[in-house]
Amino acid sequence: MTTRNREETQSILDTADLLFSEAQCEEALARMAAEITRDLGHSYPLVLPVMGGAVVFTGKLLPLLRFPLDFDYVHVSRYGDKLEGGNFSWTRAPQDKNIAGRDVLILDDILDEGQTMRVIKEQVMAMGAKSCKTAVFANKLLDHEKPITADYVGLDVPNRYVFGYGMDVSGAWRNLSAIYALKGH
Ligand SMILES: O=P(O)(O)OC[C@H]1O[C@H](OP(=O)(O)OP(=O)(O)O)[C@H](O)[C@@H]1O
Ligand SMILES: Nc1nc2[nH]cnc2c(=O)[nH]1
Repeated sequence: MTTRNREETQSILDTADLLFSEAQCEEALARMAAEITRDLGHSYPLVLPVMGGAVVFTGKLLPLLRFPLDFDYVHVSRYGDKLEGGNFSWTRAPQDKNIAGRDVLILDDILDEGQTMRVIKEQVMAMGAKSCKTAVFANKLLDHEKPITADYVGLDVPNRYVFGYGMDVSGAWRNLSAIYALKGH
């Protein structure tokens, strides 16, 4: 994690552009919860967030899913402290024994290039999942096609580096309840 002091971290937020307010995020979250409940509420899915970015989305979404489900997580990063993606660094891969025969719902904070979600969905299907749906709170609008499209999307965000609602700026500001774009990016 980059070492930055409190003032520098505060100034990242002070100079950023607010893209979606807390109220807009909560409205999007409620809509997603209704869509997921409509589609998966009668099955018994395994919910699989992608840590660490999915922490806020997951923590807010789960209590809105009022039907039986199981919970596990994967933990992978390909951005680290950088603003562009690189190699995958795995802390916890999908667990074979939990997945075979299950309807799986993968949760992530953002679908950017789509590489993270593509790889995890491929692994989940290769482990014998019955089905695999994907939900992302933010979908970054790119000018080219992605290798995967999410089944559930909260908000479309512009092609800038965004943070808040679980998304970090080199480790900081995951704790914001709104979504911002980094100045100059
Ligand atoms: O669509 P992609 O281009 O693959 O990018 C999306 C991924 O990037 C972020 O994770 P990151 O690697 O920053 O790790 P983090 O979850 O710890 O923030 C985010 O949480 C997604 O998992
Ligand atoms: N915080 C953050 N993480 C990302 N991972 C991929 N794209 C982004 C982004 O715009 N912001």
